[in-house]
Amino acid sequence: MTALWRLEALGPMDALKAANDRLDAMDEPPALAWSLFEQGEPARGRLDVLFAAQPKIDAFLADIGLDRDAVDVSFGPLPEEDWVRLSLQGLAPVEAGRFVVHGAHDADKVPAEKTGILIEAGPAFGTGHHGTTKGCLIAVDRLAAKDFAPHSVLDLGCGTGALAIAAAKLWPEAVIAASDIDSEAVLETRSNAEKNGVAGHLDVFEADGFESPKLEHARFDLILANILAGPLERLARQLAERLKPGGRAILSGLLDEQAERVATAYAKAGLKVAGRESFDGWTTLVLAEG
Ligand SMILES: C[S@@+](CC[C@H](N)C(=O)[O-])C[C@H]1O[C@@H](n2cnc3c(N)ncnc32)[C@H](O)[C@@H]1O
Repeated sequence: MTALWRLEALGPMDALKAANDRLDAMDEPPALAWSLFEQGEPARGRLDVLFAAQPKIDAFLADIGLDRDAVDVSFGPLPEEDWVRLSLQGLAPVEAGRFVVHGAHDADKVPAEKTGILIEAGPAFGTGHHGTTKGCLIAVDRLAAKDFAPHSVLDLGCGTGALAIAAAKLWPEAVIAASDIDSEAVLETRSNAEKNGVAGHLDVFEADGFESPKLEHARFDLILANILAGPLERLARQLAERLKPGGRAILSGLLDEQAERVATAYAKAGLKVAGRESFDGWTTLVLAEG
């Protein structure tokens, strides 16, 4: 058993991003693992850092260029756990509509009538435990139940690839593109697609929004975008332009109270709300041409 120490810093996204970049650039980082999350508006973030032994916090913050006055820092030991056992065990399977997202050790727990999506817990987002991934999977399942059968699908912000893999399993004839701004997520989606036997159906590539030659002129029957309210609002016009007539967009990453604002931005781009889900305070919107 190893005691781990955890530091959580909340504050402006640009300051935390610079700290995260410094950690990434270190040859011998003092931390065991770290991840950066964007939260709410305006762009605020959370940097989560794990240490194998108790660090000197002020020295660590100075090393990564974080000013204590600019961020809220909380720090303390994590409860003692058998981390090796936990990591081997992975995350508990999650059911979402006809899908069960599970780790390698739980493949036998997927009921015969369900569709398993094998995702190993890793650095990218999307194990199915989050209300946004769950909302998207359920929205995808509902579309399929209504005989919606897209020929082309885009998973923008694919993370682990859970949504693209779900689409590939539901619609094996469809051509599926999966993109992410984060190169690690691209690698994870490729690896997960391989493990799920759908690698041949997916074109996975790095892109910030629609900034890619692969997305410039492409049009899709279904666009899945589980990113955040701010980027989704900014991408409204471009996303609407890339939807084929009769197509659907599934948007998530919106706190419930942000949903109307995002719906209004998409209404201006010609898409209306055709369905919605909400889990754990996160809304998923299904949009169609208005
Ligand atoms: C909330 S996760 C969603 C992952 C997965 N699609 C799911 O539903 O579980 C958001 C993902 O979007 C990516 N992302 C954020 N902004 C992006 C952008 N402007 N363009 C492409 N990907 C972006 C992040 O790197 C992250 O992997």
